[in-house]
Amino acid sequence: MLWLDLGNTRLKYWLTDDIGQIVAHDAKQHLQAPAELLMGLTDRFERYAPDFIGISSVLGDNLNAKVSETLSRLNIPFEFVHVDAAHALMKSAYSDQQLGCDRWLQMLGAVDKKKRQCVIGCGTAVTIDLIDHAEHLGGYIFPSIYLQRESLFSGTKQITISNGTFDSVNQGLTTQDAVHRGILLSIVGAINEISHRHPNFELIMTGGDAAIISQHVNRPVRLRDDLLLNGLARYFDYRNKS
Ligand SMILES: Nc1ncnc2c1ncn2[C@@H]1O[C@H](COP(=O)(O)OP(=O)(O)O)[C@@H](O)[C@H]1O
Ligand SMILES: CC(C)(COP(=O)(O)O)[C@@H](O)C(=O)NCCC(=O)O
Ligand SMILES: [K+]
Repeated sequence: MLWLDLGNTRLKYWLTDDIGQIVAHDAKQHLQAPAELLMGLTDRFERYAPDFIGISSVLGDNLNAKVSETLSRLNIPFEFVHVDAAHALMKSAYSDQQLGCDRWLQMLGAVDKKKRQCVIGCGTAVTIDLIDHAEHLGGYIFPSIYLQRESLFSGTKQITISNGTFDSVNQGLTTQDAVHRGILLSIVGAINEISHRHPNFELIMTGGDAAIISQHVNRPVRLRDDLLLNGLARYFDYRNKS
């Protein structure tokens, strides 16, 4: 099987074998042109010769249509995931017309009906969702550290483009440090507050910036880079059985 995750910044793909082991994997920035990027990958995908392609996309109907057009040339069946708030593996009160597909799949990939879980996705947006024994209680959406930095660069005169690193939440003594540490604290502080309000929820983090952020969280965090893939596999596996 081939699995695709079209996020707002990167296209990720995984090729898995009959027992679900990852045989090939990559992540590439798509610069808002995922269909063009896929075009460059078609030779590779043809060689992989998967019998099915399962897709998670948060890119909207127009880009999804272009992606479909590109994938049609492969002559391999493919399908986009549709969020189902009444799914047997996890119920949600969130509007399933609105809930992001990647957010939902990450939860589906993590959900355990014996646990209380807080699933944190650290991509272009940071999402924090609470799940109580397989019931999604809702969540929060924040701009990522990079989006926050861009908004400061573009919305102020004296904060100019710089390439500092997000490595501390202590107060800064230069503009560059104050910006990077302030932004990191806004996300780390929110996670610590939410974990304080929900002390018995297991913290699970995934996505491109999970490692940077998790270091400053004051409770143990489970880092899992397989959540979305696991959610895709569970979704299609469940559908094929029912
Ligand atoms: N302006 C930027 N500069 C450097 N890296 C960035 C920038 N914007 C995004 N990234 C990186 O892109 C990655 C996006 O993570 P990912 O989980 O793939 O998100 P998405 O699913 O939204 O595409 C992160 O690792 C982040 O560090
Ligand atoms: C919240 C998101 C932007 C996260 O996307 P990502 O950072 O993975 O690119 C995406 O899941 C989305 O567009 N969601 C729709 C809004 C919602 O979940 O309510
Ligand atoms: K994502």
